[in-house]
Amino acid sequence: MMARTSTAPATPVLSVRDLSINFGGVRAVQNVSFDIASGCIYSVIGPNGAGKTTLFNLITGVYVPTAGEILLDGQPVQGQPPHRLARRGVARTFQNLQVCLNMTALENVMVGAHLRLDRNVLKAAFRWPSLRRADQALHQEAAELMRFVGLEHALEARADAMSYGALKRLEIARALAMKPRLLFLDEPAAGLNPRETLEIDELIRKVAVSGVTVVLVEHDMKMVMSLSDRILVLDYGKKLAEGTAAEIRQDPAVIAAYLGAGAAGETP
Ligand SMILES: Nc1ncnc2c1ncn2[C@@H]1O[C@H](COP(=O)(O)OP(=O)(O)OP(=O)(O)O)[C@@H](O)[C@H]1O
Repeated sequence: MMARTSTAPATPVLSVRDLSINFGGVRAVQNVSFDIASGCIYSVIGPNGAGKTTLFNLITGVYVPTAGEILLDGQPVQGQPPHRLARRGVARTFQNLQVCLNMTALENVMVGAHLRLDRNVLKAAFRWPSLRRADQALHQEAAELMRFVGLEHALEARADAMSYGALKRLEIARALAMKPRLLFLDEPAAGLNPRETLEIDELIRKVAVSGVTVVLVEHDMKMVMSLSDRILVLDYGKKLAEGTAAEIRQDPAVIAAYLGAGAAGETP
């Protein structure tokens, strides 16, 4: 994990330069630039419609930018499709769960491991019968990841019988099975109760300590403020501010646009 000092390492794991995308007349992301240091927890916050998910979709290859650059370890990757970025160590979870509900929890994580090789969940799922027989090693690996996310008791549980909080952690285990260096989490605490939110908070810290750089979109400000090494604030697609939690909390423009007077530390 990155030493938590203010001295930036030489090459950021991710650099975004003047990134923009337009959807017809909507300028969803406009000239956004930032760097993410290896091993840190980096959060993206902002009001609804600010462009946070669109930014994730750009960086993970779902959208091709209208303009700008995305550099992974200094190499331009903008426009590359998600499966290629996945092979370069970029994994993500989604705002809406993308778990195969008719499989067991463990099988879902194993599908994640196969996504290292295959383009999408569907293709991996089709190859499933032969892969299942073939791969004891992946089985072990998936079981270890289930333990890592605190689901060791649910290896054989059917996904559709698991709680929402457990499924959120299962999705993180599946993303980790892709052995990412960068993990993008889109609203991991959305819909969770306070206990489940705390569990996700602890899990995100564990992921970062294991050396995976975490990029987070989250509306739970208490969680964002306590977890993040740095925070990017978007508003109407533009970068409003970027800095440590202490800096963001006191930024007048951020307070006016998003946090509200005296509100930093709570969910807006
Ligand atoms: N595929 C698309 N086509 C057209 N407009 C889009 C598309 N995706 C996003 N937008 C628009 O881009 C803007 C940014 O949306 P985005 O979902 O990225 O915001 P967000 O910050 O993630 O919001 P939320 O916090 O509600 O998830 C919005 O005005 C949205 O309507």
